[in-house]
Order: sequence, then structure tokens, then C-alpha cells
Amino acid sequence: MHTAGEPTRIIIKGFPSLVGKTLLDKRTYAKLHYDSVRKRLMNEPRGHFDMYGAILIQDTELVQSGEADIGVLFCHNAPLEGFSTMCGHATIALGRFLIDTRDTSIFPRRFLLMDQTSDVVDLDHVTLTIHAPCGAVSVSVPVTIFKGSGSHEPPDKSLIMSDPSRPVSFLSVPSFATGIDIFAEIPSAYLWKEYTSASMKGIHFDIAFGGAFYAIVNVDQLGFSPDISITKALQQGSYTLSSLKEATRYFKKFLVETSEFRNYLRHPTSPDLEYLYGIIVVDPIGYTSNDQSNVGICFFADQQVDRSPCGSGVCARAALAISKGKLALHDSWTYDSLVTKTKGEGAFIGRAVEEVKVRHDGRYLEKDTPWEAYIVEVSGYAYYTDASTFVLEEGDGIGREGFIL
Ligand SMILES: O=C(O)[C@H]1NCC[C@@H]1O
Repeated sequence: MHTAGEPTRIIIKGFPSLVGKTLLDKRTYAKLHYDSVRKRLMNEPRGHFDMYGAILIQDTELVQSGEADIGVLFCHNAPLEGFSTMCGHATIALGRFLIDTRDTSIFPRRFLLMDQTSDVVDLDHVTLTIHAPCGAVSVSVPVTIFKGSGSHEPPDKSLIMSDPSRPVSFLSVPSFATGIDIFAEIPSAYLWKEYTSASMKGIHFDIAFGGAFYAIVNVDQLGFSPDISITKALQQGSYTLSSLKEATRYFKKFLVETSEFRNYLRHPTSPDLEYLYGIIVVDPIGYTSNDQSNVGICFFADQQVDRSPCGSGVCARAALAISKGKLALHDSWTYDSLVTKTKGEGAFIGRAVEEVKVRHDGRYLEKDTPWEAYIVEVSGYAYYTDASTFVLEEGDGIGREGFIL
């Protein structure tokens, strides 16, 4: 499937079974034992540098406790840390897929979901909970009744399908900003061309969590033109996507290798989530009544470029905007990517809908200290593209893990 052009390869069967008490344990097990399978599914010749995957995990601790309907592990191209903790664009795609599948060996709880109402005809949305590595994510899927051949009187649950003409939305895990207006001088070992030629003295940026940690930086802070929007600059050739990719590669390396920035990657309850997943470069405009939307390009994992506006990044940015006083609770904002801005469709709408306090686990602060966060709702559209079956033949050395050129 794709969400605003960003692919989600949903792995429905065949991934080896994973050992572990928790989903995060299973993620660690997958990293240690089956990384080659992840690579085979993402890399060439079956995939490409910017491929993304969602591996369905039927049995997790939250499914067992009744807090979730199914689990998922997300994956991408990074050579070492190939399993991410949250993915909004894939969540939107999964919402549709999980309603549409009738195969209970893929989604055992599919028909239980529909019990939420007996009147199938009036059913407008179905809500399900996906257990992602970052926690439980509630997904609301618009539905319709299949009107194919044959008459079904009265319509039953097997005829409920997702409605592609309306957006899927999700409520993510508590999102929060950990670093507002951080200033850093970039040491010579990490310098990139535009920073040097603009004689930059340092960079202002923010760090926020939306299921994964992102550094969010205005494009001009990286040394690129402050005067035009990113899409215009790329169209006019003022700079290129590769130059943004290169700049963020160095910037990310600097943040990851500099110990003082580790303090900003702190999660109140889960050490597994404490790493920098991506850099989001945003337009030099933002959140004024004249702006209609704000383009953000997310460079994540091993510098993959998110074609979508990055759902988890939207959660991080919406929480950040509230902390910075740019948006209020319930304010909606349109988040564009390069693709959605250029094509004029597919932008995500994000809004913080609730303020919550997460109880700290005591690792950095006194146990139970309340940690302020926001639940952000993100909506967008996903579409089916294809279905494939993968094989690995005996003796296929190149195809075993695949490769990235
Ligand atoms: O939508 C998202 O949250 C994701 N898209 C690719 C990178 C992020 O995981």
C-alpha cells in the first residue's frame, strides 16, 4: 500500500515467529536473529532504498490483556537499527488493510471488532487498537458496505470494508517536546557545504517525540535559503534534495555522536525508545494565519526520505507547536510533504486532542513524576498498490539479504 506516496509493505505471513514476553522483546529478537529476513524484504531486488515494512504480530502482551487487537513491528533500510518504534503512514495503511482482510489467521480479531454495533448498515467507522513498539495506537477507519455482485439481505459483517474516499485517523501515544530552541555550533568534523558557505555560527533546532524522536530544524538553520519555501527552492533549483540529504546526514551524525544531546532523547517509561530516528527539515514559515500548510521533509533511518508528511513526525511537531505556544490544544494544522505539496493531495491533518500526564518510571526523575504530553490525532489516506509473494531459492546468495546500491 502507499500513504501519500510512502510505501508500506505489509508482511502478513511467513516472518519467522519471534520469542519474547513483550513486543519490544520480540523486536530485539527479530533484530538479533532475523535481520536478514528484514533486509530481504526491504532491499533490492525485491525492494529499494526507501522501502518501508510493517510485520503483523498477532500475539503481544497488549493483545493478550485486551488492550490491543493486533501488534506490529515496523521496519526500513537502516543497516543496524532496522526496526522502528512508530510509523504513522503505515498505521493509516494498516487501518484499511485490517478492516478489509477476512482472513482470521492474519487478523484473528477482525470479526470481533465489528461487534461494537449490531446495526451494520449504519456503521460509519470501525475503531481498532494496534500495538506498536511505542505503545497502543487507536485507529479509526471509515467503513462502507461492499456492494458487489449478489444480494446480501440483510448485510453482514463480512461485507464491511474500508472506505477509501474518507481519511483514516489515529490517536498516537503521548507525544512531547524534550528540547526547545536548542543551539549548537557544529564542529569542523561534521560541517556540510551550505553551513560553511552561509558562514553559519550555529544552529537552532528542537527535539520532540511522537512515538520516535525527531530533531526538527528550519531549512534556513542548515544554511539553505530562508527566503523561499522548500518546494519552490527545489523546483527552481536553488538547492537540491541531495544537498538537504547530505546536510541532515551530517547534522544527525553530530547529534548522535555528541553526548550532551542524549539528554534530549529521554522517554519517561521506555529506554527502547530513546534514540534519534530522524531529522525533519521544515519550511522557514510556520503556524501563522497566512500559511496554509507547512512542508516538512523527514530524513529517517539511514537517510530514507519520507514521501509522506511523516505521521509520527506530525505527532512530535504538533506537541512541539503547543509547547512553543504556536498552536493550542484542538487546533488543526495541515502537514505537507514534498509529494503531497507537489501533487496537491494527501497532506496529513494533525491536532493535539488531549493533554496527558505520563508517570515517570524513576530512571531520571523521581518515580511517578508527571511528564506533560499530548495525544495527537493524525489523519490521511492510504491506497492499495499490489500483493506479492516472495521466495528465496537455495543458492541465491545475492537475494538472501538483498542489497542497496
Ligand atoms: O509516518 C511515519 O511516522 C513514518 N513514515 C516513515 C518514517 C516514519 O516512521
